[in-house]
Amino acid sequence: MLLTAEKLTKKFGVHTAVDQLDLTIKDNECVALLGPNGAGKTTTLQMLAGLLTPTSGSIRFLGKKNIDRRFIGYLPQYPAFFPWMSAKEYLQFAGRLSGIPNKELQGKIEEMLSFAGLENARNKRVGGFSGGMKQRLGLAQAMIHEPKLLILDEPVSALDPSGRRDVLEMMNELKKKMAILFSTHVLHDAEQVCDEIVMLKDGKMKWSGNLVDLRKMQDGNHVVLETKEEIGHWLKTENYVTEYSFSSPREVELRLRNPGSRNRLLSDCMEKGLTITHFSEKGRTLEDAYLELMEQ
Ligand SMILES: Nc1ncnc2c1ncn2[C@@H]1O[C@H](COP(=O)(O)OP(=O)(O)OP(=O)(O)O)[C@@H](O)[C@H]1O
Repeated sequence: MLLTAEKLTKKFGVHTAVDQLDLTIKDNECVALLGPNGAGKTTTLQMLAGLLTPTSGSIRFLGKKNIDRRFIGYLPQYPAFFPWMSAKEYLQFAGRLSGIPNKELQGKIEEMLSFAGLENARNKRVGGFSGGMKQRLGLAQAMIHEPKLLILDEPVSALDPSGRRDVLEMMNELKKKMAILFSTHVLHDAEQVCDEIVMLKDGKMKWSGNLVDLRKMQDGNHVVLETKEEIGHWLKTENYVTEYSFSSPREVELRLRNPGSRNRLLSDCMEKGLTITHFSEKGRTLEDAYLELMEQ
């Protein structure tokens, strides 16, 4: 295991921001910390990055109790850039801070500028960069020293759709080389890149598992069927239909007994000479499953 946190807790005065959180990250795993504003995501990430001392609980990183920051890359939610620096100077600064030897640094900077798509902006001042460019530079800064774990706090939340896509694509590339832990309040962003999801609310873990597990919580047994001809009343005798209601003689909403019932329904329709013009799921979406878990 790359990182194991047990009963991680952080209190600010009487307020418990993170409450007995257990979390594990394997090598090259991408984990999304998903939760609404104030859930405790930033506080958790800062503790795991070694920037904030937990009130109680333990963290083991690379088998040791002390977090070795050389192996961690961190991108804060609101990175503080020096606006007068150029992209190249900024990476030079970040690379020196991470202790990259001078003879390797120039090569690394070129590699990062190209990875972040900022070759043409290398000598431009960061102050004039768009939000997307800044975020790509921030990501380049966080990974210049090839950490084993990259911690990203809401890396795409402030970006427009194209900036979002660029950063998510970079993350998809990076996860081949290192573990990534990132926070977001958008399930869709988590779905794009991560393997594991940890849902957090009021500092507590609400649910954790992978996307396959979460998808299982969608309700695929609630379907809508529309046909060219009138459907008729044979559905009431089929034991794979548990409920149904007609919105018109040609359209019916059904609750099926299990996912296998779909095939039976469709083949029965064909047998009865019905032409299917529409068939879709009307169940819970992934977003519904997420919201339901959060409200529990
Ligand atoms: N330094 C601090 N002092 C006091 N309270 C704090 C401090 N930092 C965070 N908190 C509180 O702890 C809770 C969790 O905050 P945190 O920033 O970790 O949440 P978050 O999930 O990252 O939220 P957001 O998405 O809004 O950034 C909030 O109620 C916040 O007000």
